[in-house]
Amino acid sequence: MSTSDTDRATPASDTDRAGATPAAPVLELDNLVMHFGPVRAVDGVSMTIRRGSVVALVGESGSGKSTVGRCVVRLLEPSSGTVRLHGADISHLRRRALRPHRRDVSIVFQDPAGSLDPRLTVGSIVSEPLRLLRLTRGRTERERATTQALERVGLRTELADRYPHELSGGQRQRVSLARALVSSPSLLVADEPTSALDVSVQASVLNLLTDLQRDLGFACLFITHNLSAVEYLADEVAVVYLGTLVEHGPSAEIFATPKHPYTQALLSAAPVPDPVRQRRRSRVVLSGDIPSAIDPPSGCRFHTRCPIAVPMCAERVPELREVAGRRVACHLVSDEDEDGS
Ligand SMILES: Nc1ncnc2c1ncn2[C@@H]1O[C@H](COP(=O)(O)OP(=O)(O)OP(=O)(O)O)[C@@H](O)[C@H]1O
Repeated sequence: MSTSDTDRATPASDTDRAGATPAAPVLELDNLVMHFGPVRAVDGVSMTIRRGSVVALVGESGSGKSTVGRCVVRLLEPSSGTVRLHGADISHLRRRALRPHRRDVSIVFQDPAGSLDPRLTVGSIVSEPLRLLRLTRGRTERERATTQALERVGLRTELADRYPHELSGGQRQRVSLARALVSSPSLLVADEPTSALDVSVQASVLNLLTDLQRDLGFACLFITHNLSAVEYLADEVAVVYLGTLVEHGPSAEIFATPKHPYTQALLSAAPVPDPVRQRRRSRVVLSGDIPSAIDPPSGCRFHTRCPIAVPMCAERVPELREVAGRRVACHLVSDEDEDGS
């Protein structure tokens, strides 16, 4: 490619999706570790999320997904490792030093009823970040931004005077989204944003999130235990098991040919609309529960439940290596393994 091609002004999203020039990193995690006393919730996670891209963080309950999300938005201070936002190390910043970064990263939680202050009106909830982060000048500007944020998530502006308990679950989650996006963050952490909602409204909230992401172009760390929900939403999938990454790469490749036995197991448990793919897919059934994060298994943490484990798996920790266009941590996936067999 010539220099002039590289320099040509192309809309960021086109360039990013075509993979011509990698977009700038928004978030970089480098060997992130979060221990709660003896509980090794997150044990060395490294990944990059680039501008405008959606990365799904998947894995069973207790694998450390929410803990990663909370470290990213600095609700938690990591035990070690680094969290970089637009290149700035925010891992250990204190309240005041964090403030300039707060507008850049937001989080939406699973349970909107628990995460919205019941004493505040919808309008105050949505406008609070503008006030706290001093992003608007004066009340009129704040009200205009709040109205716009409510309209963007499909809520009537009259709802601004209501309280959270007067709204439905779906409406409350829309309020959470409006609040999270009112500061125009470049990264949104969505922690199981639909799993506490009625099945009937889950799809509409997921569609809204997808539309907002496309329109506003923020990067997204989408935390979920439901792999099938992310196939069309995520550009990349990162699979965690007991606090470590086992596979990470482009969604299309991971869904077509999952390499790690744990990814294969998660995928074989998820229904696929395409019967041909469903038949081709290897069936791996997970037995037992995820082991305790207090005393994780030696070697490969997955070896106690892995259907293809060999003695070496209990002894040596597998490195996260580049294989077939993604990163995989498994001794038994070979470098030549390109066909998904
Ligand atoms: N504040 C805390 N104190 C002690 N242990 C914690 C704390 N928060 C999380 N843990 C433990 O850390 C581990 C990872 O929890 P985490 O909530 O991050 O997992 P998860 O993959 O998000 O699960 P879920 O899908 O159930 O939310 C679990 O063993 C959990 O019990």
